[in-house]
Amino acid sequence: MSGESILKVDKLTMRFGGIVAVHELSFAAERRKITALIGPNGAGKTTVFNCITGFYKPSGGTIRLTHDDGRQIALERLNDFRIAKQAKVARTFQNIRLFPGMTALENLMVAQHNALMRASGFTFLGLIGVPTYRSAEASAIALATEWLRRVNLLDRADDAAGNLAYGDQRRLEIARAMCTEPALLCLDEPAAGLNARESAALSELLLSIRNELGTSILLIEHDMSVVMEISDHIVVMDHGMKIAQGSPREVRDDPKVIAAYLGTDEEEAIAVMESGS
Ligand SMILES: Nc1ncnc2c1ncn2[C@@H]1O[C@H](COP(=O)(O)OP(=O)(O)OP(=O)(O)O)[C@@H](O)[C@H]1O
Repeated sequence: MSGESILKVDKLTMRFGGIVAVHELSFAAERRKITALIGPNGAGKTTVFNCITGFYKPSGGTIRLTHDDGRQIALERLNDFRIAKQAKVARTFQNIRLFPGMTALENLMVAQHNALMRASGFTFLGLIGVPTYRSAEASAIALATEWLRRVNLLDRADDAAGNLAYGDQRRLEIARAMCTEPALLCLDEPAAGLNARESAALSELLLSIRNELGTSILLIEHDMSVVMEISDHIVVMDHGMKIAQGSPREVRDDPKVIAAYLGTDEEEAIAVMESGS
């Protein structure tokens, strides 16, 4: 990788009692690129995500996020709320966490709650009367509508999120994260449970987020067709450590990577090896 990094993880370690889930892991994610974190089950990927997004406090190491203006933020010192708000890091989860009883549009409006509250001056009078609130509300609706269009759900705006097809819910979750206008978008297995057509739509969406909006993306994914198609850089973990990194081609041809996958799940090993053929 030669470009400028948005995220630098240095010697990250996470212990749970006697278990070392992540051991002195270092890697960087480039600005306006898609970086994938892959590895067999239990390699430590989600733990890394939880450290980056403030759900866990790391046992050791540093995580630096650098904004466009050069401002650096030490993520390991902040909680999840501050990481989302100040550092502008958004994430999705392995299991979908939409508000199922709210409409698709409402889910995207809730994501903009912070901006709307700021515009209200945090007062009830602000909510009902102040023009700045009304203009912020109009902007929030415009942004939500734009994202519904981008994820092809404009005609489902008023449907409960819980009634959408699984693949639609996955894309709505990404839209919700994007409505916070993040500097870094972290996606934990966004293709899990998707069929081939839905996976292709997901790849297209993530490429458009990178290409058209320039958002940096960090991705955990088991679906090798998605990983190999869209990633600019891949970091491979096994047993809490980095065992390889590079372009999709470099990683696919790396014997250490093939051995790590062969050691655990035959289907995944075959997927890694066949992904480029
Ligand atoms: N809260 C926790 N308490 C104790 N051990 C944990 C905790 N979270 C993760 N671990 C352990 O840390 C190791 C790494 O788990 P992690 O979920 O990060 O792996 P992963 O690569 O994301 O796996 P998968 O691909 O299956 O989601 C595993 O041995 C797991 O059991």
